[in-house]
Amino acid sequence: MAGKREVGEFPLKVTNVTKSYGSFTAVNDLSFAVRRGEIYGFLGQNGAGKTTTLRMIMDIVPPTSGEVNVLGATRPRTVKHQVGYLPEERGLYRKMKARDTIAYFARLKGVPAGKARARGEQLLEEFGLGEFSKSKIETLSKGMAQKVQLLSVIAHEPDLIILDEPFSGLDPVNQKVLETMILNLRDQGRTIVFSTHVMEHAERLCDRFLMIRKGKKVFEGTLDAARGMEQPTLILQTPDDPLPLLDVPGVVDILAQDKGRYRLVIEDDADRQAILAFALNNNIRILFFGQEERSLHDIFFRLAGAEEVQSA
Ligand SMILES: Nc1ncnc2c1ncn2[C@@H]1O[C@H](COP(=O)(O)OP(=O)(O)OP(=O)(O)O)[C@@H](O)[C@H]1O
Repeated sequence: MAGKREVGEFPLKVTNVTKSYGSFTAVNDLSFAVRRGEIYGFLGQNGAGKTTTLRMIMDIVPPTSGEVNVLGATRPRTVKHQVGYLPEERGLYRKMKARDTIAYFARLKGVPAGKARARGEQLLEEFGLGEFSKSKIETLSKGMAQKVQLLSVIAHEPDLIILDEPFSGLDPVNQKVLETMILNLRDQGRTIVFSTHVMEHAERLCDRFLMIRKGKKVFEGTLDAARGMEQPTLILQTPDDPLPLLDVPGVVDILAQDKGRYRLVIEDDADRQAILAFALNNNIRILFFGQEERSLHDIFFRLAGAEEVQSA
């Protein structure tokens, strides 16, 4: 196992990394840094370049140019044992028992045999698979096998955990279990990076996230920062015509939705009280009035270009 390195604030740094396959650029001059102890979401639609980037981080494919720094090492291969990595393609030895599978991966990462086996038992128990400890992988459901694989990734207690689409293939109950597991790992001081195209997981879990589109970064930061980039909107529900509200300073546009609901696009510093007062003074009856909290899903659609897929 490699000796301890000075990792500093960022256990993972990607600097100006590009990956080309022939004339196709899968990852294009990408830079980002993951802070110690955070949950970092890696978001992008299918084919955006998430897996390619994670494979470069894990030294499975070399970057065409640029630099990856993992736990202080510019040759990620040398610190592989200190990282837990769940690849996109899942696969376990079908004939191996669940406990032995976890122990096997822990041993590969330098954990002594006895401790590795105990860790296998303990993790299976902790995550509701205790009774399947001695079951062969081939007898487990797909979701259960995936859970075993996830436990194999964390069995050697790595500081940096990288999970490629960890939620795919899990039912909602086990997705929740995995969310809790990720939060617990963060609370223990681990750093977790996971890729997903399901915004709800990212919204609930991530301290910060990166959005990429066609291999390029379109956003890196917190959810609040992403929301701050959106023009604020108010939701108004009324049986009356709301268009006179366009006369109020700061109201930019009024978009009709369903059932008498309207979205009022406003300027950042628009006076919300003045808008409401104008409505009341002009006999626009208010059934609902409130600021819209943009979801990560909406932001993703705009930033990550998902509308292109929709209209394709
Ligand atoms: N070995 C390869 N040879 C040629 N093109 C590749 C290769 N690996 C990936 N690509 C291309 O690079 C692009 C990015 O793929 P990647 O798997 O990184 O996307 P992703 O964001 O992980 O998508 P998904 O969510 O579908 O897994 C895709 O267009 C893919 O076809």
